[in-house]
Parts: sequence; C-alpha cells; structure tokens
Amino acid sequence: MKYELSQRFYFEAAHTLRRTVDVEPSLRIHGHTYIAEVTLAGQPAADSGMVVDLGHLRRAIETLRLELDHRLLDEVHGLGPATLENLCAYIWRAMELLYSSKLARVEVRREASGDACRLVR
Ligand SMILES: Nc1nc2c(c(=O)[nH]1)N=C([C@H](O)[C@H](O)COP(=O)(O)OP(=O)(O)OP(=O)(O)O)CN2
Ligand SMILES: [Zn+2]
Repeated sequence: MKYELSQRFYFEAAHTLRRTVDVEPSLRIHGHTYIAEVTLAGQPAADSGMVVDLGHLRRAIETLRLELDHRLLDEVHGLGPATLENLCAYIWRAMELLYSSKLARVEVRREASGDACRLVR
C-alpha cells in the first residue's frame, strides 16, 4: 500500500500558440486560468508520520507558481511552446528536483474548456 499526497494550485497566464487549427486566434495573445495539481506518493516516516510535510510542499509550489502566474508563458525560460503538456513537464522537473522518486503525478487543467493533461511516473 502507498499513500498519495496532493496539492492543488492555480495560475493565470497568457500565451500564444502555433497550431494547424484555429490558427489566427491561437496566435493572438490570449489568457487562461490554469489549475495544477502535484501528487507525491510513498510511505510516511515512522517518526513524523508524514510522507512529506505539506507545509514544505506548499512553499515549493508557491515558488514555482510565481514563475508562471501573471506571465506571458512564451517568455518563461525552459517551457517551450506553452501547451498543457509542456506545463506538466516544467512543473515535473521543478518538483522532481525536490522530491525525486516520491513525485507520482502532475496534472494541469483548464476548467473553462474542460482540457486536462496528466503526467505520471
Ligand atoms: N495538445 C494540446 N492541444 C492544445 C493545447 C494544449 O495545451 N495541448 N492548447 C491549446 C490552446 O491553449 C488554445 O488556446 C485552446 O484553444 P481551444 O481549445 O480551441 O479553445 P478556445 O480557443 O476556445 O479557448 P477558450 O479558453 O475556451 O477561449 C489548443 N490545443
Ligand atoms: Zn491558449
């Protein structure tokens, strides 16, 4: 058995996107509200009773969130085209540095359109 700990956060950001459909509107700068969720999995340590202290995770997420919130995502270094897939990968890389193999899942959603992408170990 394994425990899963999740924390959700949101950010508002703008981007442009090259596509083969809806080319014009996607190339114009437009914005989305993104909801992201990071999931860690593992066993709680015997002494603390925690897989990871959620306070630690909250701080790590806030640092990352500030890199994305109210940004033009096209300008975020290392992101690449600002797709849900690349946002998952960007968040994954940042969280994996801190939580290595405990990182189990990263999800990014746009509720307004029902779009979602999940990156799993
Ligand atoms: N595989 C992916 N496909 C697309 C992504 C993505 O992240 N991964 N992203 C987009 C765009 O961000 C696009 O802006 C969304 O476009 P669309 O679904 O056509 O919806 P709207 O333009 O109507 O967006 P609203 O937010 O509802 O105004 C496209 N494809
Ligand atoms: Zn878009």
